[in-house]
Amino acid sequence: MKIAVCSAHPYDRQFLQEANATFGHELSFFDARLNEETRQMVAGFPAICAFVNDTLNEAVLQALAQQGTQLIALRCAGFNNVDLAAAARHGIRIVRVPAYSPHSIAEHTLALILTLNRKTHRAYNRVRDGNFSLDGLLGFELRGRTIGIIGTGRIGLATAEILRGFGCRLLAHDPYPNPECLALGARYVTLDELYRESDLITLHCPLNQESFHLINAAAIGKMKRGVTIINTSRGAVIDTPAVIAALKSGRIGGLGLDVYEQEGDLFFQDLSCQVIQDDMFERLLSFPNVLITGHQGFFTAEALASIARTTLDNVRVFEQSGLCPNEVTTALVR
Ligand SMILES: NC(=O)c1ccc[n+]([C@@H]2O[C@H](COP(=O)([O-])OP(=O)(O)OC[C@H]3O[C@@H](n4cnc5c(N)ncnc54)[C@H](O)[C@@H]3O)[C@@H](O)[C@H]2O)c1
Repeated sequence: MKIAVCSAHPYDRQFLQEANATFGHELSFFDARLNEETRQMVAGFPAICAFVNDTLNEAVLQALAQQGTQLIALRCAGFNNVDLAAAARHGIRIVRVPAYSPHSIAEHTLALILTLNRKTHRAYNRVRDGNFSLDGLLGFELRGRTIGIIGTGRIGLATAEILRGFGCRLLAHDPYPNPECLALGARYVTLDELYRESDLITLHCPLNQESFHLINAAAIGKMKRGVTIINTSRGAVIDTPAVIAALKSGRIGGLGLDVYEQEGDLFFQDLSCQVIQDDMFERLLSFPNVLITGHQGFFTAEALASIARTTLDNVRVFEQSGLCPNEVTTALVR
């Protein structure tokens, strides 16, 4: 099938081309993101391969349908950037990669936790500068700490497995408790109890109506003073101004982010020679106890190979049968 790959980086080309050796699709790569201004570049492609910051709203989907697109193959798990109702109205089917390597994101979550806690990023710079002072590098032991996990699907569970190995006490919150998480010894509690008890809270729920700005001033007000918050899910699960206020007051003692609500204007590009216009993002960067990575939780060789295989297979199955094993519909939003 003819597939337009949007937001294509060198690593996307590499892994999709390698996987395509066994599928034989006709791949065309576009560096640009898909949005209302760029939609014409993919005119005539029956399938479009999109990523997290491509815009798939009503206007874009309507235009794509008119241009002949039948299928959008997301090369990611999250689908909050797609207006699913509009896709259905315009007869465009959406498929995704529901599970590639939850361990990639779980392990990155641990990288954020350990770096933030033991301040290895700051120590690295100090030691290179001949500064061997330990002042300001004090951490805490994870063993025996209470960790609150919000969202215990694939990534939340993989994170729980690792944290259990560290000897943490696990609290969990999810409208659908996961038996495997229970088997690890996690206790499902209300959000209020999780906020009250947790030394560290890690977010692994999708972005939906219930989780939008879940971590806001009211929620933070219920947390332990000095709590650490880690977000590798989606940026808008956190209300950034509320978190900035809590960092300033010391209510939040550490913040590790792999995602950011306005990341669409920043991430996946080199802006190192430009003036960043996002003042909220710059304020976050100014805190010594904030660590931000640019949505790289998924970025392992294993995950990229698996994403490429599943994406191309989703298109193959659609082309051959019109069925989509990994189809996303409004029924999936819970
Ligand atoms: N940083 C990255 O690179 C990266 C990569 C992949 C996925 N993600 C994010 O991680 C999220 C989780 O991925 P997954 O594969 O574990 O998904 P999943 O569907 O396996 O699990 C999500 C879990 O969250 C629960 N949930 C839904 N709404 C909730 C709420 N309001 N409060 C608490 N729990 C809620 C669901 O019941 C489910 O158990 C994705 O939606 C995506 O946003 C990030």
